[in-house]
Amino acid sequence: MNYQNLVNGEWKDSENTITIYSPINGEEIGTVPAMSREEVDFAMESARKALPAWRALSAVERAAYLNKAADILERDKDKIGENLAKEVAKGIKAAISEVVRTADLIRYAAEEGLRITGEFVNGGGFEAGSKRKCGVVKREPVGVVLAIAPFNYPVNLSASKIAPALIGGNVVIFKPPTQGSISGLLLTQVFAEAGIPAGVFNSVTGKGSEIGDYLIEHEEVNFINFTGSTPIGKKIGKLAGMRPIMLELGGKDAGIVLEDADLEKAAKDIVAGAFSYSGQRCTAIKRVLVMDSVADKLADLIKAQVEKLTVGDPFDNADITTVIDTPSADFIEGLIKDAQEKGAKALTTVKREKNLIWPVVFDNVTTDMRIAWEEPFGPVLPIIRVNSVDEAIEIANKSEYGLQSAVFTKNFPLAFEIAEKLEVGTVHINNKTQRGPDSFPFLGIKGSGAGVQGLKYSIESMTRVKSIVFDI
Ligand SMILES: NC(=O)C1=CN([C@@H]2O[C@H](COP(=O)(O)OP(=O)(O)OC[C@H]3O[C@@H](n4cnc5c(N)ncnc54)[C@H](OP(=O)(O)O)[C@@H]3O)[C@@H](O)[C@H]2O)C=CC1
Ligand SMILES: O=C(O)[C@H](O)COP(=O)(O)O
Repeated sequence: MNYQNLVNGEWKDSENTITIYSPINGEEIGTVPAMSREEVDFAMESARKALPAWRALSAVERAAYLNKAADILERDKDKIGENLAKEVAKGIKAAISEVVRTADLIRYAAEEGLRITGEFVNGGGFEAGSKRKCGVVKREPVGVVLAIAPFNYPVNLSASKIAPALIGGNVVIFKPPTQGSISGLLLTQVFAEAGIPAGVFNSVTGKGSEIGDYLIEHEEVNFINFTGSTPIGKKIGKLAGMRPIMLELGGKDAGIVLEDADLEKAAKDIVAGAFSYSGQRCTAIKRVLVMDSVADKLADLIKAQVEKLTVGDPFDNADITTVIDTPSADFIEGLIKDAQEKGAKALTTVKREKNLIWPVVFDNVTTDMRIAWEEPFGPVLPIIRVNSVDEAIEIANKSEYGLQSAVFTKNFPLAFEIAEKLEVGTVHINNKTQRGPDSFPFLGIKGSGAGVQGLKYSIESMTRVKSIVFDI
């Protein structure tokens, strides 16, 4: 099937197309347009023209469109989930859950948008002479939001930008990941069926390497909301100039396990956190830092859990499925080989068939190995043994990334102390690292991002304060 872009309320082809194949078996799924610069310009102009009428609507009116889109998405969860599973090799159950989670997220964004009310400020607080001043502080849309999503959640991480942008009164240019763009266009179809006015929501497909910079630098764009890899995020930061941005980038989340932890629970959480969707999550646990005294026991428990993981077809709900493409599989294999060469002990079978990589746990990983620092975005988990809490914190913080960490211990005051010292956006106590609940703030520091997501925070980020001051 040939999928089209929604631009100014119409479905449009482009002269060139990109064929999308399934990473599972190479099956052709469909084609998407490779938009030209002129077509991008037209989408931007359409968005700009649609802005005044959209922002003039009440939040309740905008919420009605979002709620309708959520209902349609939920109605179509099986169809969209099946495509998603095929397009990015995600287990079918998880793919359908992604769609349902997205419908919930859109509804919550609509509701949260109703609560953005602004405030009234009285004069006389800073200087006596301002007593007769008062200010109405309201929130206004930033304008045209460019939403760019990654392959691993092509529906959810698209909607988590689009819904808060729209409810805040912004118009959207949505660039889905190329591998994941059919899923993105199915989401676009949902908003079109919900009756979103022409120009308010526009999709633009094309390879990031070809149109990415053009989109980022486009003068019509007022806000860039990006999730993806750290190198592209850094580039966006440079190209954005004075425009506000939100970046959610890579991670190297640590699971820190102390001596008094419930090791069985820690092992289960770590394995679920590290290997779901074959480790292709920014919030996956990507290294274990364990106290040496309990490391043997934890390693055994982790190994036992990993041996239970199934490997194979997303439509059989295998835990481990083929990674997104061959360059990713090669990169992951490079990290595995480096660890093997430098003496790490593989606790599970090291095996690769095409782009299917069996889950690997390495024990005795040392800080000279690449796997100690680099993000595999694949099913590889290093265990690093440490001798003290301070050493665990030091290694955790040496990472270029700062997304999340997990601390496993029964000592809550100590957990709090460690959490305060970790240079990350979120610390989970006795649970795996994860983005949700979607109403919570979600952010990365250092190389993991800029700005804060989470539905309320996303709306706040994509609206700005305007003060209207009266002298009475
Ligand atoms: N912190 C977080 O919340 C998350 C972070 N990530 C991170 O994302 C990475 C994996 O996702 P992946 O999709 O491979 O990431 P990429 O950075 O390769 O791509 C992300 C998006 O950026 C687009 N893009 C590529 N080049 C440019 C450019 N020059 N300008 C603008 N956009 C561009 C891509 O388009 P195209 O597909 O056409 O190349 C895609 O839509 C991992 O590092 C992971 O940690 C992923 C999910 C969540
Ligand atoms: O892309 C990612 O990895 C997500 O932002 C993480 O979401 P999750 O923790 O809900 O899987």
